[in-house]
Amino acid sequence: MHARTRWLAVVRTPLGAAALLLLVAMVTLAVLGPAIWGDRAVQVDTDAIHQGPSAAHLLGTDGLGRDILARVLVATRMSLGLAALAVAIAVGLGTLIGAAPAVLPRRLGRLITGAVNIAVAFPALLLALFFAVVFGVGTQGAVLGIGLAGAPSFARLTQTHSASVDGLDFVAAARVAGVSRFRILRRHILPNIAEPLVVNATIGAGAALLAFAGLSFLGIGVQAPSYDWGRLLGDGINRIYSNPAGALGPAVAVMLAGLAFNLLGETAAAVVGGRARTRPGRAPTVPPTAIDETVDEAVDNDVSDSLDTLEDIVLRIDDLRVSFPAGKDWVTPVRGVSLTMRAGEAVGIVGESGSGKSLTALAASRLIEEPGVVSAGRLDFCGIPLLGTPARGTRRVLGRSLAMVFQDPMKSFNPTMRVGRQLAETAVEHQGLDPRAALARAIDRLDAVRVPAPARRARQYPHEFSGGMLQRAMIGMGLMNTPRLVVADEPTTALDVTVQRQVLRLLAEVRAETDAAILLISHDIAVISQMCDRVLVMYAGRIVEDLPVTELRTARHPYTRALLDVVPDLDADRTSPLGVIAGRPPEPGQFPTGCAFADRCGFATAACRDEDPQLSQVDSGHQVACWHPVDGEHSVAKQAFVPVETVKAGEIGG
Ligand SMILES: Nc1ncnc2c1ncn2[C@@H]1O[C@H](COP(=O)(O)OP(=O)(O)OP(=O)(O)O)[C@@H](O)[C@H]1O
Repeated sequence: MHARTRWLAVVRTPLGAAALLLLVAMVTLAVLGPAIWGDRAVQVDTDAIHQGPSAAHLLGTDGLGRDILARVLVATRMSLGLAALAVAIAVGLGTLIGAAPAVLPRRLGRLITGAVNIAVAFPALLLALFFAVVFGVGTQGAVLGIGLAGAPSFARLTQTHSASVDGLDFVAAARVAGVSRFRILRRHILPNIAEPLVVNATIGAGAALLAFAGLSFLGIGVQAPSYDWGRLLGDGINRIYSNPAGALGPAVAVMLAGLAFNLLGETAAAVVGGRARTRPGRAPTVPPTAIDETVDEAVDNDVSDSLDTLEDIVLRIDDLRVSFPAGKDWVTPVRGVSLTMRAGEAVGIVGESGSGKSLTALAASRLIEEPGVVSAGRLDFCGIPLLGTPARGTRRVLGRSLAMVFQDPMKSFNPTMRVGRQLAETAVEHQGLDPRAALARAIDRLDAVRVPAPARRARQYPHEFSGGMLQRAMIGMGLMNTPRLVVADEPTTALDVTVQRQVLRLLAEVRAETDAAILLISHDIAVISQMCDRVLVMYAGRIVEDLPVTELRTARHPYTRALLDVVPDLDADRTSPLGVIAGRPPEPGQFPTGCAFADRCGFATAACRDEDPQLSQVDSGHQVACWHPVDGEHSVAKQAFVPVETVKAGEIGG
């Protein structure tokens, strides 16, 4: 559901419609009330002091003989206006504070987060009273007091929602593309948290209204001769026994307005929340995007020089380790991965869930965030050492030369931005194109990846695309620049079989046309064998076999053989269950001293449990880490390994 549709859905509910009607009536009253009843509200009549309800004065009169009903109606403007002002301060300040940790240095960010956590622990009304007294008794003090008191909860809301959006793939995509933190916040994070902020601001307006009424009632809010509902309520309460209507009038007004804001906010929250539940995960692809303009000229030149003088090695990883803190200890889900990729080479990483495939790719894209720690003897991308160079120095090369395609295409795009604009953003920042030229290039790239009616599609939002088409658009985003490496992490898992094939074919085309290297991650060895020249088989954070695809039939590691065994073929008996590898891989914190596959391996001996075998050469370009490598040919079904046809030249380039 698009944002407008969702809000329409809110007002279509009986509760939402009633709340909106009530709110519209209140706002109309606030606008017109003073003009209609303004004179009557201030008209002093010494002959009609402290009267009860009558035909002339439906709610009676006050101590100066002024009509209480007229005053309640006129006070609508001040009551709603002050509440709106206080909420605007709370939302503005709260969003600013909540977003700050995303752009500030990490330590300062943590300090701010801690301060917000402490402030949230105080009751808002107590804070409002405190600030109101600090800023001085009166309207201004009350507005500032209530505004500041509301800010921590909006700051917390911004932090929480930013954190959840921050984990989505399109933000990772922007990050790897070198988009600055501030821009990511402004373009990708804030628009995606606007909805919960608006919903909470609506509810917050109701709370601010009540807080104002409370402060004015206590005499530290609006001061005479001004008046709001709280002041009128205070006056009315003093004479509640002689004229209860005088107190009831402003009380009902506060209640109705509070109800209108709260009901509208709550209904919206329910609908928006429902949406969140009904949208199961969106897709990610990380394209190369813009360059950070703050990159030093010197670093810039370094990178360009390196790009120019590069040989054909695109990625070189030696002894990569990725660790995360686990209680007082660390776990190391990736332990000692080495890999070299050359231009135009397609390498597949295959392995069960949790074997460390994605972490390896994320480390190569510099996307492992604290508290994760990446170490390696060498981690070079296009000749740039990623680990030794400050982040801003690597942004340009990653942004220009690395494209990423993730599993779920819906998560790869910012749902609040049109697809064409998201592609164009890359070219605006990276290639310095003006927005019009960048959009033209985006349309051209969409066309190149065979998105039909690209000009029209470019104007659409991600939710208007099918999964397969969005995945193609994501690959198109990678082609806005000239990628040297495309990392595709389970790019077809979320797609149906025919679309899978189209996407794989497109990746093969990209490779053929641009000479980009492809690092394809999959748990499906059949997919890898269709696309790649070389397969790396990962198990429990290590590469256990590295071999050319053409030699899969003579794979030597029992685990690789087991993976081949579970590939179904057309001759398989459909009545019998699909093959599985018995047992489970060990968790990262429980890797054994010996071979991690030993417990599931039919060939394991005591030696396997004592010492972990290292990768060693068994044939040209074929390494295996096993004490008892298997001999002989595997009877792999032919149809499982039909290569994806490559493309005609000239279709992708540009
Ligand atoms: N941020 C993290 N903190 C702690 N452990 C993590 C973190 N990210 C991943 N891991 C662990 O690292 C291991 C490897 O994760 P990774 O995502 O690389 O696996 P994978 O082989 O890509 O599997 P999948 O196919 O399920 O994505 C998993 O056991 C996972 O639980």
